[in-house]
Amino acid sequence: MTEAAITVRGLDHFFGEGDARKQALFDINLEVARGSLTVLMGPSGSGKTTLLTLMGCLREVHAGSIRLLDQDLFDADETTRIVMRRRLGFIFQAHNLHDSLTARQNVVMGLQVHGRGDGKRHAAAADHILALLGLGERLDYLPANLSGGQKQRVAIARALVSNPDIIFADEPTAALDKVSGLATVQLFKDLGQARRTTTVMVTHDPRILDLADRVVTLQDGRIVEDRAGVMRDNAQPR
Ligand SMILES: Nc1ncnc2c1ncn2[C@@H]1O[C@H](COP(=O)(O)OP(=O)(O)OP(=O)(O)O)[C@@H](O)[C@H]1O
Repeated sequence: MTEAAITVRGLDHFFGEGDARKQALFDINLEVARGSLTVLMGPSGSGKTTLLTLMGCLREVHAGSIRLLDQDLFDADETTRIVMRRRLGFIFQAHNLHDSLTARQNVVMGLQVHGRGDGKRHAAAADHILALLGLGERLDYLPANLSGGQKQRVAIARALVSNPDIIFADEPTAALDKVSGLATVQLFKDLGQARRTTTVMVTHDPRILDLADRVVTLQDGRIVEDRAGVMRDNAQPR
């Protein structure tokens, strides 16, 4: 049997209180295989980001259960969630780079929050991942001197540099041209093969679908379609 990195069972989610209370997710059930690349699709407001942030320990689970890397998130205290978050990598559209830090320094920050290793090793790891993302010539550039797509790739490098077990990405390729977008998603796939890194990605980008192991479509807070992607090699157990 394929090992699951994420298991979601009977998940509901609500926003607001009293009369303003609104249900955003309805009875979500999902099992994500370790090392796989899963794409979440669906119209605006269908609940993709809500589901992604719940799975990423960024919101409290109220009803139903989420198991992440063998840890149950229901009723998990903040300390448990913080420890779990260190094993995850996040990539969001608003890349939140520090304006006063170079590309390399921004990526090194992704390691320092984990409090591991020394400065030289951090810099070498940052340089390596930036080079993989095609930014080897931009290590010492400040964000102001990088294009939108380059900034997005620095944010991707910062999320990947700590070797997360799971990557949660919200529209990671939106600011990228076709070649960089496909190269980035291919990198997620390669990490799935080499390190069994699991990726869950929200996207509206049809170019990505051929690379996905699985495509899950949400509508009005419910999963309405769950199908295998074109290439499935990553999802195989080792
Ligand atoms: N903080 C919040 N407070 C109240 N309602 C919210 C909040 N966040 C999301 N919602 C509502 O929950 C539903 C799902 O939103 P969500 O952002 O998860 O959708 P989405 O599929 O990611 O949309 P998009 O593609 O536009 O990002 C929407 O009806 C939205 O208005």
